[in-house]
Amino acid sequence: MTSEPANPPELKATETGEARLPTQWGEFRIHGFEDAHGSEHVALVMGQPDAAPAPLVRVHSECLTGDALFSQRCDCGPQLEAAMKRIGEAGEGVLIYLRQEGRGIGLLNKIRAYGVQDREGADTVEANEALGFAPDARDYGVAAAMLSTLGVERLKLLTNNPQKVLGLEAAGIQVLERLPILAGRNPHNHAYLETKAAKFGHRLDQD
Ligand SMILES: Nc1nc2c(ncn2[C@@H]2O[C@H](COP(=O)(O)OP(=O)(O)OP(=O)(O)O)[C@@H](O)[C@H]2O)c(=O)[nH]1
Ligand SMILES: [Zn+2]
Repeated sequence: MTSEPANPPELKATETGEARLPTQWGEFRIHGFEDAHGSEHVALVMGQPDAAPAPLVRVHSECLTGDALFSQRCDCGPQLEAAMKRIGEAGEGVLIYLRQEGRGIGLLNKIRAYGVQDREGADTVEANEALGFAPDARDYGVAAAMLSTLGVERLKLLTNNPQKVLGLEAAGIQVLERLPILAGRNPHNHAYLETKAAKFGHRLDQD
C-alpha cells in the first residue's frame, strides 16, 4: 500500500493563466497561480529564465502598506522596485509575488501588530508574539512550486533573508547564490531593520 505525501508538490500551486505586463522596467509576462488554500499569487517573468543556467529571482512577500501605500515603516516598496529594475536590466528573471502579507499573519493582523508596536514599544517580533502569532509564519513551498512550474529550479536569489534561502532549498529549489537587495532605509524603518538583523539574522551588509 502506498500513502499520499502530506503536501504533494503538484497541489501546492496551480497555474491559472498568463498575459503581457508592460512596466517601466520592461515587459514581463504575468502568470496567475492559485494555491491549495485558494490564495492567489503571481509570477512576473522576463525573458526565458527556464533556459538560463541560474536566472535572477526575487521572492517578494506581500506588503500592501509598503508595496502600494508608500509606507516608510518597512523597506518593502523600494525592494520591490529595486528587484524589478534589476531583472529589467538583466533582461531575464522572475519575480514571485507571494500573498503572505504580514509575514503570513495577514493585513489586518499586521495592522494590529503595528498598533502594539506603537502603543507598547514592542519590536516586530514581540508584537507578533503578543498577539499569539509566530514571529514569521511564512512558507516558501508555494513559491517553490510556482518556480518549478515555470521551469526555474536553479537560481540566484535577491534577498537579505537567510531563512528564505533555506525555505526554498528545503522545497527543492537550488539557490546557487544569494544577492543582497538593500533599498529604502530611512529614519522610520531603522529600528525595524536592526530588529530583523538581530532576531531573524537578516544580512544588511553588501557582501
Ligand atoms: N507581522 C508583521 N509583518 C511585517 C511587519 N513589517 C513588515 N512585515 C511583513 O514582512 C514581510 C516582508 O518581510 P521582510 O522581513 O521585510 O523581508 P523578507 O521578505 O523576509 O526578506 P528580503 O528578501 O530580504 O526582503 C511582508 O509580508 C510585510 O508585510 C511587522 O511589523 N509585523
Ligand atoms: Zn513592508
